[in-house]
Amino acid sequence: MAGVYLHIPFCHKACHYCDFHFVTHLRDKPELVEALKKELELQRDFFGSDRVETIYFGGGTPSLLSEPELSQLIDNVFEIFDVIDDPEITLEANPDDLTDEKLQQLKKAGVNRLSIGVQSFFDEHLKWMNRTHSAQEAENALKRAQDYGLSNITLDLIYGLPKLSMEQWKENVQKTIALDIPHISAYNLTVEPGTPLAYQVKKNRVQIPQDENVLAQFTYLMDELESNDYVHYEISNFAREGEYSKHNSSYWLGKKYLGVGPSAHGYDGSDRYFNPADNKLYLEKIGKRELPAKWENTTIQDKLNDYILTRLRTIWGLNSHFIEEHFGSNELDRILKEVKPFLNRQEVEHKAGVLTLTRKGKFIADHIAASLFKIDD
Ligand SMILES: C[S@+](CC[C@H](N)C(=O)[O-])C[C@H]1O[C@@H](n2cnc3c(N)ncnc32)[C@H](O)[C@@H]1O
Ligand SMILES: C[S@@+](CC[C@H](N)C(=O)[O-])C[C@H]1O[C@@H](n2cnc3c(N)ncnc32)[C@H](O)[C@@H]1O
Ligand code: SF4
Repeated sequence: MAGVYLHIPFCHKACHYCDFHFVTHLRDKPELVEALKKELELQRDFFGSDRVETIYFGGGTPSLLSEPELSQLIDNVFEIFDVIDDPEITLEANPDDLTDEKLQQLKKAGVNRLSIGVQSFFDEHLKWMNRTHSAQEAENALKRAQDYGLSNITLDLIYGLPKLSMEQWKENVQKTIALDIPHISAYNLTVEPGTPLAYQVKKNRVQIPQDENVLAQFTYLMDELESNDYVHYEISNFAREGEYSKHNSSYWLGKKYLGVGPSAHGYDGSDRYFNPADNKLYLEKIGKRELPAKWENTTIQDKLNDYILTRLRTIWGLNSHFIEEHFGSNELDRILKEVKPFLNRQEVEHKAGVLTLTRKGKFIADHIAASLFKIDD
């Protein structure tokens, strides 16, 4: 299994909390699309004999691509790589871009999964975030997409917002369930350095809610989604059976993926590379037919810690057999010893050689992962 990620670094305007890579002018868009094609060509041999099973357009705002741009990029992936017959093709969309015409174009181009950035069904939150759409527009877009047969939808929600009351959060969750959305990503608001939100927090203009309120929202989310047949398969991701994101799951399961575009990262099954988060630099490099990728210099210890951090957050958990095979029996013994207090407190479960987080453990996932890390010898 292998995936291709294409980063589309453009947005209509900047959301106050966001530190993903994007610019708010579109003048380089045609040139960037050409560069993505060139980068795909330069990476022709990346997968060896592996077949591509997922294609993911992320950003930024990929719904800003025109129909010819999107179709061309999808065709490029099919021409350059060995792609399976019915790959998962996800495109992230802002609700205000999803007009009837756009939905038709997306379907025609072959997109079969939409990731829609709803964030909240309340206008006051959307305004506070500096989003470009209203709650009603988001709801209409979701229904329109379903009417077009694009029902394989994942919706992004954010909790832990300063002005999000428990009652409002309950409504957001209930509305999502009522709309019959098969996949939900719900993120706890993080204050990313350098964002307008970070500035507002620093100036005391915004108060981040207390941990206990955020935990109450997370608990409600888990309770309601689980009792409505969603599987909590990664700390921020819930899906109906068989509707897991194949592309994102491949990240968590350590599969190969190629990332193209500024700020994209990729993984060759052993090491990870990062492209510069800078459109100009990226275009210059690709213009010279050079790959802009910087490969990470990871030690075996980094790899183990990375495995712990990503896998513990998923339903697949830490696999003893895998740890022993890749990192040695000493490491497995060390982890099994370090995990004991968490097992005793029922924060971690150990079944059939796999360690997974319990409900209690999910509240302190990062703390547990850090406690199991291998620290410098
Ligand atoms: C964290 S959101 C998850 C989206 C959605 N909830 C879903 O499950 O499909 C995805 C974002 O992560 C970033 N991302 C994902 N894969 C990436 C990659 N290979 N390189 C760079 N950024 C990536 C992009 O900014 C993308 O918009
Ligand atoms: C890169 S965006 C992609 C989708 C698209 N541009 C949009 O906003 O609808 C990926 C998602 O990450 C989440 N996200 C971004 N920054 C965040 C933050 N600081 N805290 C929590 N969630 C965040 C949002 O839910 C957002 O939809
Ligand atoms: S959340 Fe999405 S739309 Fe908003 S700035 Fe980030 S990438 Fe752009």
